[in-house]
Amino acid sequence: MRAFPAPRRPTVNRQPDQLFAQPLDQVPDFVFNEDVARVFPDMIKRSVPGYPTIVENIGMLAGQFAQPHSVLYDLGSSLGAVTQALRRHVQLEDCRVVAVDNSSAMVERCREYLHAQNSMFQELLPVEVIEADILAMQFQPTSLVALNFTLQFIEPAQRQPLLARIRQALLPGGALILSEKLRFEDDGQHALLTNLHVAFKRANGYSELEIAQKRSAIENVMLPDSLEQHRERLHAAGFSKVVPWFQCLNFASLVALP
Ligand SMILES: C[S@@+](CC[C@H](N)C(=O)[O-])C[C@H]1O[C@@H](n2cnc3c(N)ncnc32)[C@H](O)[C@@H]1O
Ligand SMILES: O=C(O)C(=O)C[C@]1(C(=O)O)C=C[C@@H](O)C=C1
Repeated sequence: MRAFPAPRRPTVNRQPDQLFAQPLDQVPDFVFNEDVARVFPDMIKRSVPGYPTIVENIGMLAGQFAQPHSVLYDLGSSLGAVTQALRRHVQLEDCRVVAVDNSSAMVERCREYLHAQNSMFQELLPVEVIEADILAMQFQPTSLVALNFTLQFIEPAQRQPLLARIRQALLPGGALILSEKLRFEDDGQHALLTNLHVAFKRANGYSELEIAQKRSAIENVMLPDSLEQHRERLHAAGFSKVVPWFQCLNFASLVALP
């Protein structure tokens, strides 16, 4: 029998997230490195309640706001799940998707996933995957920007300037879709939804150790805001309307209009 060379890595990733399964002497800060990129589809699905629904519906929402002759941005694209949804839902003349991430491990794998999508479907929007810091890049005129669980990783002082630059690039009739983990100003509400999120992770097979070590890893690098803070900041950045369209436990997604 002829032996075919093994592919360098499977295009469709089914590797389970076991990054925090063994006790660590010291839990390092969470980074989007190769280890995380390898297990990311499993990690995010088991960690973010409603993630598949949010991603698919960002595609549907984009269908309502996207305009011909414009760019659609997926900022903090990781493996390009949102980019793929945008390409499944939007078919417009002279439109393209620009996916941006500053993790080289994510960008490399994102390109492989999109290559696989290209080979499975025809007439998809063209896509460009850029390795860059979204805080340092210049945005082109855009009808749709997705920040899907990215803003929470941006240094708090940089969040409003970033949103203001996105607002300035947005065309009339366009939209920003912002998904985030939420903090709650009412202590009782915060405790309830945080405990339910832990129950969600447990139900998805994470052990108490994995949950605790992941919490230590992200607590200094991922700083969630409250819905009230998001509203205020988006208005201060120049958005005229902010509408939550999805919430599952302590994770939500908003549409912000210019
Ligand atoms: C939670 S993940 C986003 C998930 C992804 N949007 C999805 O829907 O699957 C956050 C991503 O933001 C990226 N990121 C964080 N800060 C960034 C920055 N300043 N510039 C570009 N990407 C950034 C990280 O590398 C990571 O891939
Ligand atoms: O809050 C948590 O415990 C999470 O794991 C959430 C979260 C996120 O919201 O982006 C954090 C890091 C990983 O990227 C995947 C999920």
